[in-house]
Amino acid sequence: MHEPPRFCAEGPCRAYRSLGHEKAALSVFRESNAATAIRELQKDLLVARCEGALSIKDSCGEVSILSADRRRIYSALAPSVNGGHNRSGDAGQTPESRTEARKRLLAEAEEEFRALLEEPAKKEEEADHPWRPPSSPKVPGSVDHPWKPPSSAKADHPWRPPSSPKADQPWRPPPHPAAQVAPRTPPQPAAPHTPPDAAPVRLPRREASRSRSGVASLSLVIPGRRRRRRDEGERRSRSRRRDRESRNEKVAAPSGPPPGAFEVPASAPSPRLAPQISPRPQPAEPDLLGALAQAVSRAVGVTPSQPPSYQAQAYPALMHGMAPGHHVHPHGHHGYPQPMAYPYGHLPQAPAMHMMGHPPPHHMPQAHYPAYAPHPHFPGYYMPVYPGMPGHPPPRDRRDESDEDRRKKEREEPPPPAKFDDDHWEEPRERTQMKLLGEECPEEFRRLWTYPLSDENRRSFAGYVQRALDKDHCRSFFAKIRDSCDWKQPEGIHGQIPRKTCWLVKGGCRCKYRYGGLEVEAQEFPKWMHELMEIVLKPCGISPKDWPNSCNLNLYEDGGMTVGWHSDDERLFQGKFRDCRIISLSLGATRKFELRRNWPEDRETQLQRVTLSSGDLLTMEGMVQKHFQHRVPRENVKEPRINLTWRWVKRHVPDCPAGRKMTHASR
Ligand SMILES: O=C(O)CCC(=O)C(=O)O
Ligand SMILES: [Fe+2]
Repeated sequence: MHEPPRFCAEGPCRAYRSLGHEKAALSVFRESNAATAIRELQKDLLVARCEGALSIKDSCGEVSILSADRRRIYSALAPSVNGGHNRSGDAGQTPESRTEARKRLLAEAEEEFRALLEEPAKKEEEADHPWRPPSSPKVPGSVDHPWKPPSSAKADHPWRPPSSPKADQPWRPPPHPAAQVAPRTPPQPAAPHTPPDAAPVRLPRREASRSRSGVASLSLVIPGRRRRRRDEGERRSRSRRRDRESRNEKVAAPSGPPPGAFEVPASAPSPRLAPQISPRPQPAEPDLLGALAQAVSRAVGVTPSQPPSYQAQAYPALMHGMAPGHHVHPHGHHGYPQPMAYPYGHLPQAPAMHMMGHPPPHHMPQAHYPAYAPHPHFPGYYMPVYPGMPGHPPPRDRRDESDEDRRKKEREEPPPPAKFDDDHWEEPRERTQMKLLGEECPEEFRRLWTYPLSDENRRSFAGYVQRALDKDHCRSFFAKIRDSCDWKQPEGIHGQIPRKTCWLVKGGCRCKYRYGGLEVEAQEFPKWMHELMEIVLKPCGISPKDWPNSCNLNLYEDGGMTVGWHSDDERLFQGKFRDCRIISLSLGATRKFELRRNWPEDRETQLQRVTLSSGDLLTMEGMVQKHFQHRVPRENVKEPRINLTWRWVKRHVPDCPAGRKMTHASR
């Protein structure tokens, strides 16, 4: 039997290189402590300056380190699953438990790939703002919190949801206390948040949460964008060189295990990171590979009009305007190198690609991010597709979908995110020090506040102040806003949106508001905005220096105009990753506003309904944008309504001057 070369001493980076691509770190491990293995690998990948790495541990106890380079995610995934399929780790499992395990692995992989594209790169933020002190206070609940060790014992008592008002009875505000506006007192400083201790290598909490589940472990490393750009040229040329070398190697490739495949005898104590690769990958199992391919495609946002084939003939037409069947040039195309020779002989891609079918729609909310689509000519490679390019899928937003689309998407709901611990979706408020506006506001306004939604478990809250603006002001501001705003009714992916809209920002900001495939140009705050904020933000206890820097306005001309289920989870506001405040004021007609949980648990009420009348204030605070969706449904109402939602842009688009000027405090 072929004795595979051993690898112990030189460190795993060496192994990646010997596999032909230091960034395509494909290795399969049999490790007693997978979490440790992953952490070690993460460090090594960081040291090796790999761009990002994903690792998956499946329930059979195998860990696959997948390509750091997303173009190779697919080809890395397939053989790792394929290779792991027939190994001894599997032997004790019944076909059912294996199927179950794979299903879970699939779900986990899908979630993680999606999250990879959605999660803000912490390192990127740091690289872009090198002046930022490392010990800076952070918004509580941000992703930057260090990983907490999982609680080992499974909770014996399943979490019971907090009691909430009945779903079908709209929540009614309590009797309105005479709301005179008292003299303003300076707002209380927010409770200081203790920054986490600096760890030598920070791993996102995600990794831990996966390990916690004991099913699949994934982790990622995303370095700074700048460094990435700087290294790009260098990397390309290295990769081309390697490609050439590996092509030459392939000609003489033996049928045994590839160079760089390592076997650790089952009885021998496992070296710290002893990768081993199935010496002879078995033929692909089409259903599993197909499903995985679909998960990956879904995660990277591929929405092909027809299933791409091994020859990838569907894509030239889509992306380069070539006819299907166009001949692929043997030496690559537009600077994309030929795919690296696959060192293990058989490349089990074709069946998986055929099984891919039509991947479900794309889930990436940041419309300005590239999506990744299979490269037109190189199976297994992905290429970025930027907005405006053919093949770029619209981001996920339900605001303006038809009922049929909505039903379809509902069937394809993404799996829930990892919980903070067994009992909590999010880190509890007592620990994060998060304060609600209704708690933080000056004493004299506190009695005005009620919280129709208070989900401590999800750290999600909706606050309400009845008639924060009196009738006369409501009338005058309604007329002023209706007549002076440059209202747009842009075309979304489903045609013209069923309302008029306007996106106003503080001077100096040029961030467009992009959602649901549409884009609204920024207009500077008009004069009336300051007058209005002065009045309305008083009960919130927000002083002018901390005022929101943006406001989205909607004009519903009658009850037929609506906004569909959505969350305001755009990258600008970071509402999926940290506590986020949105303050909304209603003017004109009374309309219903509904909130629903994304992942309701047993006995949890799905719907929370609030009736909003002219002058009412509604807030969404904490992690509402991650765990809830909201909408203004169609109603039999003749009068128009204007709604203003104030928000804080936390992450300006790269070319926005306001982003560069952002002070530490405003983050
Ligand atoms: O009109 C409303 O009350 C809600 C508006 C909204 O959700 C939005 O602008 O994102
Ligand atoms: Fe919204």
